[in-house]
Amino acid sequence: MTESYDALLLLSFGGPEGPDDVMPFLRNVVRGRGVPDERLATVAEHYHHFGGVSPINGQNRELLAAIRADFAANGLELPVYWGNRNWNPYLADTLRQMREDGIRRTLVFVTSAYCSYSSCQQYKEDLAKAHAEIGPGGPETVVLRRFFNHPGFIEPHVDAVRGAYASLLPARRAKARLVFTAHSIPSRMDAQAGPGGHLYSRQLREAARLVAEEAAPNAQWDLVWQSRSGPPHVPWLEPDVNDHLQAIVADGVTDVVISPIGFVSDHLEVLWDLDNEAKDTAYKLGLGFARAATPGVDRRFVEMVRELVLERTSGSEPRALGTFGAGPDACTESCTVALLGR
Ligand SMILES: CC1=C(CCC(=O)O)c2cc3nc(cc4[nH]c(cc5[nH]c(cc1n2)c(C)c5CCC(=O)O)c(CCC(=O)O)c4C)C(CCC(=O)O)=C3C
Ligand SMILES: [Fe+2]
Repeated sequence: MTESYDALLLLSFGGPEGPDDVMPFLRNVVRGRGVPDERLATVAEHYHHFGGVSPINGQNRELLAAIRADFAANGLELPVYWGNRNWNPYLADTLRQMREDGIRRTLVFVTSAYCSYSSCQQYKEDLAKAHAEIGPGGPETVVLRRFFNHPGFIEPHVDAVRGAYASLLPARRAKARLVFTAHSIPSRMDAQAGPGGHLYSRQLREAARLVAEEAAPNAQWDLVWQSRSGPPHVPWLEPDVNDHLQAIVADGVTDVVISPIGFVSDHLEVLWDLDNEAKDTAYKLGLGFARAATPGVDRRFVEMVRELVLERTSGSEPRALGTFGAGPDACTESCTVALLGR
């Protein structure tokens, strides 16, 4: 089956680009979500630590440039646009621009590999809201499939884990524990993710397994969570990475490799919650620590975007590693129910 599109839209989270942007950005993120002010103040400090500038926009600009270059080098004549959920360039402004440029139908690459309300369904709602905001005539938007088990996502993580192992003291490498981390979400959101539920944590475990088996087949590995938000009485996925580091030290582990398998690039959660907080925890525990890189603009990750487009436009064979198969185009309607009762 082939379909015809006249653009690709890179859809991402967005982040502040200076100190004055931080609070308005955070209010955009948590609108109507019951995140306590205390938590916001803490996260604002994390951003201020980096001059109020999130790394995410720069990373998306690089990704945008890399995708354009890759398309051009491979004769794919498709203009590439960029819009965000929470900050400039806002999705609605991008859709308006696309309408002005005469774009009728666009594919959408969301910078998030897994199924859950926050990482998939909410982006679809953002598209619907942006369309409602700009009125009729905007481009029809079709979201590309989840890519957590695509070789273009897994292979860069594999190399990164190998690289992180290589940075540990040679005598201690063999026994280092491999710890994968992903953004925690409310347990209820995970329970309601995808057909059958828990698709977010199941996809993460599958991606972690694929990376572990390839990069460190003899290592013991765990999947844990980071960057918890929300009110304290609401259960989120656990254990937290910092608690987990304590637990493995009590178990006699001397070194850890942390792979942020839940992330496509070095977001603030990676730079602050891992390179700062978790690293600090490891230091205090006397634990050797190495953080593996994220895909960023790895050539294979960029080529994956082109592959996902070609699956739709040329009917080329979808690629996927492991047992889950090439995912559904989106997580299906069932992630919508996570909206209720959060
Ligand atoms: C699953 C998931 C991803 C991965 C998928 C994806 O990549 O999309 C993700 C990504 C990101 N989350 C980000 C930032 C924030 N997330 C927050 C809050 C929340 N995240 C949640 C989940 C996720 N978030 C949830 C359930 C909340 C609670 C509020 C709500 O239900 O919406 C808050 C509010 C303050 C706080 O409490 O932390 C901030 C500032 C940034 C930008 C970082 C940068 O600037 O580099 C990125 C890429
Ligand atoms: Fe988040």
